[in-house]
Amino acid sequence: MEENLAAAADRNSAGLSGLNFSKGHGTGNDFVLIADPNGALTVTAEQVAALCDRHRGIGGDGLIRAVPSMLLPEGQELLMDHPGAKWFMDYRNGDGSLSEMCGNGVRVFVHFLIAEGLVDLPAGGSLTIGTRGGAKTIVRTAAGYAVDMGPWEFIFPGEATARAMDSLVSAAGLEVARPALSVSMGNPHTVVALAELAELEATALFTPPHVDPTPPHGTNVEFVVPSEPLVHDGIGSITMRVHERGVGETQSCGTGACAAAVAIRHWAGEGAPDAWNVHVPGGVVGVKFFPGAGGHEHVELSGPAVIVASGTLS
Ligand SMILES: N[C@@H](CCC[C@H](N)C(=O)O)C(=O)O
Repeated sequence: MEENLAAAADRNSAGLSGLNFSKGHGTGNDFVLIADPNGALTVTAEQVAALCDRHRGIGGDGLIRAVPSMLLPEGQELLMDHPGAKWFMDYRNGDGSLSEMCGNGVRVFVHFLIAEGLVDLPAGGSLTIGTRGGAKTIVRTAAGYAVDMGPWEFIFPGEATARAMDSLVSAAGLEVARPALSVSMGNPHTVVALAELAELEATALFTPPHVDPTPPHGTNVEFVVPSEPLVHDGIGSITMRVHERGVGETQSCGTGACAAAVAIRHWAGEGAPDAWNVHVPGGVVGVKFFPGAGGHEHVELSGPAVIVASGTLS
């Protein structure tokens, strides 16, 4: 079985020989990046999985293809309302599945576009891109990038204010199932609060946590410990580990950090801050809530983006 999978991985990546790629990460959430300015590439789910394989491929939590929006049907639709969104982030999870959104991926994608000379974005400048979760606007900051991730919403129907939980989550290492809230950031998340860092460390994420009920399209699961004190100088602070749909445990998840801040702020109640630092195994990302267009509250995600290598598939 092992041997068959290995042989399949080799066969699948072989079809892409000669392809130029870069490797990048945002707080340790790492991606294989490819530029496809003519929309000429068809990358199958098997090829994505082969490229993201950490032993037999380049290795990554996901793959990002940069393609002009006008060359994709979903991009053409998006251009009608956002004519400036010339580039589209075609994101796939490491197992080859599609996801609507990737918060760390957006920052790394824009950094890649700049590095490849496909866009010019000076510090302080802003850029709008297309994604399957809609158009996103990014500002280049001194420390990296700040992304308007758009509005958040609870996944399960019901009165928001009275809601304390909507699922139970169990995971290896946790003795009993824990209450959780499911939040959409374009993609689905289920957030579980734990009392202590020791409990977070004891949680084993090599197998997917069990979520009941599970959101309709599956979910990413965030385990979160509030800092003590929760708020310092007006900024909330939490520590998070994540099991990502289509990947497994990752060092960081941008949309997961946003969903975690949404849930913890909701649980903390009135007076909870609108600015949060989310500590993940791969670093720290910032999350802010602000009034967005159409009366909806938006979420801003900020953090670094790094390109570590570029090469050609042999
Ligand atoms: N790591 C990403 C999220 C990637 C997609 C996720 N695995 C899903 O299937 O929704 C992030 O930084 O947001």
